[in-house]
Amino acid sequence: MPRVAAKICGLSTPETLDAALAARAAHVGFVFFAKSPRNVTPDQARALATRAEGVARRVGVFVDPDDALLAVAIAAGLDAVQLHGDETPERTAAIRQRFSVETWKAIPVRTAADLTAAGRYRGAADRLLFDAKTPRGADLPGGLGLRFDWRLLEGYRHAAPWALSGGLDADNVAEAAGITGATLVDVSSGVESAAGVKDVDRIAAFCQAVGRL
Ligand SMILES: O=C(O)c1ccccc1NCC(=O)[C@H](O)[C@H](O)COP(=O)(O)O
Repeated sequence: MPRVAAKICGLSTPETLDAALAARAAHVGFVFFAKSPRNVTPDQARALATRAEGVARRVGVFVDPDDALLAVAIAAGLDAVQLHGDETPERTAAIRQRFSVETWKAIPVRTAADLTAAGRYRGAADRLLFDAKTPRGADLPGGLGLRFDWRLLEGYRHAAPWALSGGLDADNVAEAAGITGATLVDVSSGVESAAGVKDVDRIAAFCQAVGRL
C-alpha cells in the first residue's frame, strides 16, 4: 500500500483514463459541470466509469448539483461524489444520506480563516478536499492550477479524512505532501497540456512522483 495516493481529476477520454489506471492512480475524477472544459455527459461518464470499475475509485465532481443530476451521474457508476460548490453541511449530509454514497466536500482555502469552515462538515462529509480558493468571478471553482499556502495545514487538526488539491504537479507534490502531511493528493491542470486536455506523460510523471513518497 503506497504511503500517498493520487487522484487524477477531470478525465474525459478513454486514453487518458487508461494512463491514470496504468500509473496506479487510486482515484479518478469526472467533472459534471457544463462550464468546465473537462465536463462529461452521463453517457461519457458511464463508459469511463465502466473502464475504471474495480481498478480505481471513481469520483464525480459537482457544483451545487440538484438531485436529478446526482441520480443520473451516480447511476453511471460512481464510488464517491465531490461537492465543489456552496453546498452547506446540511445539503452535504442530505446528499450522503439520500444517495448512500461516499461524499467529499471541497473547502476553498486562501487564509487560515477559511480552514474554520472545514469543521462545520464534521459528520456531514466522508472526506474534505482542501483546494485553492479561486478569484471572485472565476468561471470555475476548481481546476485552475492555483495553489494556497500549504503551511496553513502544518499541524492542523483535521475534522475528517482529507485530501490536498490546488496547483499540484509532478515537481511540487513532494514538497506539498511533506509540508501538509497529505496522504491523498489531487491534480487536474498540472497533468494537462492545455485547459481540459490531459497529457498521458504528465499523468505518469505525477503518479511516479507520488509513488516515490
Ligand atoms: O476541474 C474542473 O474543471 C472543475 C470544475 C468545477 C468544479 C471543480 C473542478 N475541479 C475540481 C478538482 O478536483 C480539481 O482537481 C482541483 O480543483 C485541482 O485543480 P488543479 O489546481 O487544476 O490541479
